[in-house]
Amino acid sequence: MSIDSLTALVRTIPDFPKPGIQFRDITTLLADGAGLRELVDHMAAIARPLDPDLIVGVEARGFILAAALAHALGKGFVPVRKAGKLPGCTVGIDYVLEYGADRLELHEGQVPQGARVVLVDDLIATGGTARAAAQLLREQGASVLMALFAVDLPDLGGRQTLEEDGVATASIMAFAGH
Ligand SMILES: O=P(O)(O)OC[C@H]1O[C@H](OP(=O)(O)OP(=O)(O)O)[C@H](O)[C@@H]1O
Ligand SMILES: Nc1ncnc2[nH]cnc12
Repeated sequence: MSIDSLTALVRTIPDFPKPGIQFRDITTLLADGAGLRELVDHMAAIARPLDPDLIVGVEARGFILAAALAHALGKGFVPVRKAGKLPGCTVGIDYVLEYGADRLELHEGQVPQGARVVLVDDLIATGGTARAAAQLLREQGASVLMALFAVDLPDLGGRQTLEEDGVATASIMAFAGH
């Protein structure tokens, strides 16, 4: 399956969750068995040579692809969650989103000092979420080998911001506009 065919499986819903946002909905791709496999295969081909210790995924949509990737590579999966969801002792960071503000948390000690991690999310828009997650991981002493996304919205500049922070990035698909 070509990247164009994969991209065609992503549905665009205008004005969700608020006017002016073109919501790139990956649930249509996830529901397609061949598409899901192809997407995870592409992500695995990028992440495998980096030989990460752990795959870290961001709530909620990031969990789906991060867990699939971790399984494909035979590595562990660690969740970064929105505030108040993790039951154990947490470390956290506040961040700003394209349409709101939030806080990300990680179970203390779950990403060991010196761990080599690949950070995964379904989509990068402004990059606020991924930047915050990468900063949180670095504060734990982890090395963020790459931030890997299924979808990039390049016009919002998120990947560029991450790269300026010294975080390598990759994405499988890209959509122009918001
Ligand atoms: O690059 P940014 O501007 O930070 O936006 C990207 C983030 O926004 C979406 O998550 P959202 O916070 O909507 O949460 P969800 O995955 O729980 O739906 C998406 O899954 C990314 O995590
Ligand atoms: N345009 C968009 N589509 C889907 N998820 C998003 N998260 C932030 N911006 C988004």
